[in-house]
Amino acid sequence: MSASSSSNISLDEYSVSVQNGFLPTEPPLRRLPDPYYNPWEDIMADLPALIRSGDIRQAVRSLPVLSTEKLHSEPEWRRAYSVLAFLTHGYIWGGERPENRLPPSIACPFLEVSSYLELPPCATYAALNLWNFTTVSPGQEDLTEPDNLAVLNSFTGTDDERWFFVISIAIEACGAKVIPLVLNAIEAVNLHDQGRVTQLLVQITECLAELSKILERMYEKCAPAVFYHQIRPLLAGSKNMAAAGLPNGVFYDRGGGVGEWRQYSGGSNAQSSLIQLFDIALGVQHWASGEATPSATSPHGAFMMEMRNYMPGPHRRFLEHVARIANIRPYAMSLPAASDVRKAYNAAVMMLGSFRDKHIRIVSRYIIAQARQQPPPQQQYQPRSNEEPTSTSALPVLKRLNLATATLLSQSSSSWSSSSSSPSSYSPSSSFSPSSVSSPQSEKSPDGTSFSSAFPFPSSSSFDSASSSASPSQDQGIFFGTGGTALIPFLKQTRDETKAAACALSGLDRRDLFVIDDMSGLNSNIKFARYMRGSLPEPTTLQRLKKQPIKTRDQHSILGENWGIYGIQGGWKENDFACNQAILWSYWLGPWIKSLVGGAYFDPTKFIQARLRKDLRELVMASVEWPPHDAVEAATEDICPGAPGQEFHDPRRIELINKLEGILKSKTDGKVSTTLWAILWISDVEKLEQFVQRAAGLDPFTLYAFIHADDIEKLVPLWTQRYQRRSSSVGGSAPPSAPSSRASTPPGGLSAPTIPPVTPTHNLQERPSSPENPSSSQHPITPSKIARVKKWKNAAIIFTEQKKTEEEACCYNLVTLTPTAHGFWRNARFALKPVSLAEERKRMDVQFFWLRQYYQKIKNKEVRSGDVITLVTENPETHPLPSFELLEMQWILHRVAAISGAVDDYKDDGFNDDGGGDGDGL
Ligand code: HEM
Ligand SMILES: N[C@@H](CC(=O)c1ccccc1NC=O)C(=O)O
Repeated sequence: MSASSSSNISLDEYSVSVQNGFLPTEPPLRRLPDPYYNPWEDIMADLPALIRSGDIRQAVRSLPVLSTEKLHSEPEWRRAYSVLAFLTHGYIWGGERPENRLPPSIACPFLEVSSYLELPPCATYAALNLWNFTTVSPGQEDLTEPDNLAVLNSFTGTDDERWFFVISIAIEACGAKVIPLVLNAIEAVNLHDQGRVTQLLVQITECLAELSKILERMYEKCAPAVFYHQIRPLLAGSKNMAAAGLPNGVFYDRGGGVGEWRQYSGGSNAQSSLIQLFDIALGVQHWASGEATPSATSPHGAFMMEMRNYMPGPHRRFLEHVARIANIRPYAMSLPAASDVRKAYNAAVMMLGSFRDKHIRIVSRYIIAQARQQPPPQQQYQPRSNEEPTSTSALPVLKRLNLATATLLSQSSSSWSSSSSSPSSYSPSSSFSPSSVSSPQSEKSPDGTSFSSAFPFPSSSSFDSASSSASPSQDQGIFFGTGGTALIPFLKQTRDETKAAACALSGLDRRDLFVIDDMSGLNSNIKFARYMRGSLPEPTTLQRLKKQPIKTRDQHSILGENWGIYGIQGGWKENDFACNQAILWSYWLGPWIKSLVGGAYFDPTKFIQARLRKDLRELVMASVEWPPHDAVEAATEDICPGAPGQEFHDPRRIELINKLEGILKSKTDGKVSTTLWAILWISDVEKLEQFVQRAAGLDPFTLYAFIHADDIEKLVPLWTQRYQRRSSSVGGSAPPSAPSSRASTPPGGLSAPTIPPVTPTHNLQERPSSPENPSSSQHPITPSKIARVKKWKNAAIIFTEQKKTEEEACCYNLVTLTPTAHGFWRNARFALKPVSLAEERKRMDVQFFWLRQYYQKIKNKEVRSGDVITLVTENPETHPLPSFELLEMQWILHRVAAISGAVDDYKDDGFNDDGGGDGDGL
């Protein structure tokens, strides 16, 4: 399968090749062929010396304003772009203080060239890396070996700088092979070829491992001090650079009094299409905004998205294309956790995470550690005589003001911010129009970072470890990357977001719960498909499905995000995943979808047709509303009202338990099982009171029998083991025919969220109370009041044609969980507390609680303790919400399971459930 055939795309069209990836196939030009451009080339050749001597600005100012008309081939435009980018940054940063006006001799041609190449007029990764390399000697053309590579343009002429750039170039060259791997894997998913998908994922992982090796070679020949003090200042952009002396960005002077202020991010590997390709292919979603203190308005993943605008137009479009067809993650998640595909997928994602770990270590050494050391003397900045240091504290004698010295400056002066106005807030723009340039605001910048806080000096703790817990608060400092991000927090978040995609590990995000977005959608669909294969729905059910009104995004998205069960319709327009979902849906649902949509289902390209879209939307029955998360830390079990664990602080309960302890100690050995212990702590307090009273009146023998009754010991195994018995008739999938009004709910996640198959546990059934004969009665230690248990029983037991007796009856009402969420659920890692049911059973609030501190923090998208999730249905008859009563029962039993620790006997957080298995619900 060739790369181009795999998805019918022409890589050429995207300026991408199987051979070189995002590097050009033709070697970059060493010089513009037309001597007309000699003035540029001559300065370029001498740039390091001109910067060193301080003559660069004069040299640039003396340049004529050259036309771009003599640029012909693509390589010529690229060469011009790279040269002008170097001259621009040399001009801006190549003096004691940055220069904020770019003369027409550079501004005019640079604006034209960059607009032709669909790039911003600054030193992007394309200018510095992609189009700035050559091989050293004719025999050694392997671009994946950094030793074979040299750069064409350089700011410093040092070998450190060469190395800094060529490491990325070698990574690009080595990563080229991933392009066909990704495209072929996408195709293999479409063909449902699990073996091939696995094989390709393994190859992607191997490729990532090779890239990591090259990355680590950075240490070989690029000295951190040289990078930090000599190279990095020249890479800085004009955005967020108030501290370094560019409060308003740079004025691009077109001559004749015309021009405009612009602010651009500096160079960064975040502008590499290769690394973003991995994210896209593997379905890694980034939420990091890049800002130090993300505001409610900062779009998720803003920085990475913004960086796409710093990539050459065709590369940007290539990524957009791959994002549209990407399907690997949802496919992997649709398969059992133990499947080869899923394992290979997780391995790939973790390898990408490990690449990012290594990168964080590099950043720690090359930036953070350097910033903490004393600067070499020649880097010190001496304020000019006409400059008024605004702080009374003594300033060090500094020579230069730039990205390196700005960090140091802030250490000793707390108020440079008031002399240099702050930058405009980080404001991602979707085009190359300059970011809005706010009028100088000396007190406070819009992003709240004054100079001093933007570049503080870290006080302690080593950053020199990917796992270090460096954070602004701990280290009293936020560093900024040349790209403008809050550096360490940003990189860590990006790394964590990567690893979180391997969701069999230890995280749960909103996508994992009740979701028809990626994996859960598939999961439900598989179930649905299995069911459908057995028996197609009657026409009436179909009609009901089709009639179900579809809500608009706004109607049911508090967040403006669509991580709900309505993933398909909500995310359709803006979420490429949704399209892929739909494509995969079509495979799973096969004939039935075909009957709905008329044959288009097997053709992914035709799949995105309005008609089909509409039909698919109509499959979505209910919605889930998520609460917004602000930047405030997640509520913990301790502080969240109504959270589990609050019982531990209830004085009445404590008193009763103390009393009971006294009774037990006086009459028995005083020991209780962990299950009973858990029950006592979470039981209805009235029930507890009753029990303590009874215990006080019982003789030691009967009391002992009570305490160690089988019923208690069986409670958790019975509750949790129902998952293990899923394949049995009771715990199985929804019944194939509709036994009651509820049965018209289609099975699986295509319906309103429903609750699980429940085998009514006999030990919870209400029985005549007879303390003298505990084994034949409702056990007095049953955690809840009798009336409540009655309600549960009524809600749980559904009699069907096949199952006429109470013992055989079952509840087929399911809440669909993803495999990940199901793994968490099965191990009692979280519980859902039913909070309220309103509007004629059309809306239900349930509150999510972690039962342990057991999740990764991923800002904004994680499921947090205390989250109130609203389940909504249009029609409670045909598509009922989960049973409030049963959720209540589960809430109690699940906490008993968690608190008792007994569930750990079944511990397998490896999520080796069968993913799409029957009864894969709560
Ligand atoms: C001394 C070497 C390097 C340093 C100091 C460094 C520093 C940084 C910093 C500070 C950022 C945050 C963006 C910003 O605000 O600028 C960043 C982003 C990034 N860097 Fe590097 N970098 C180095 C080399 C590399 C290399 C060789 C790669 C190769 C692929 C790389 C890949 C990335 C990527 C992909 C991002 C975007 C964030 C992400 O995807 O996780 N960096 N880098
Ligand atoms: N963002 C980095 C600089 C950086 O990594 C970089 C800058 C320009 C071109 C390429 C870069 N990265 C790796 O080659 C920094 O803040 O120092």
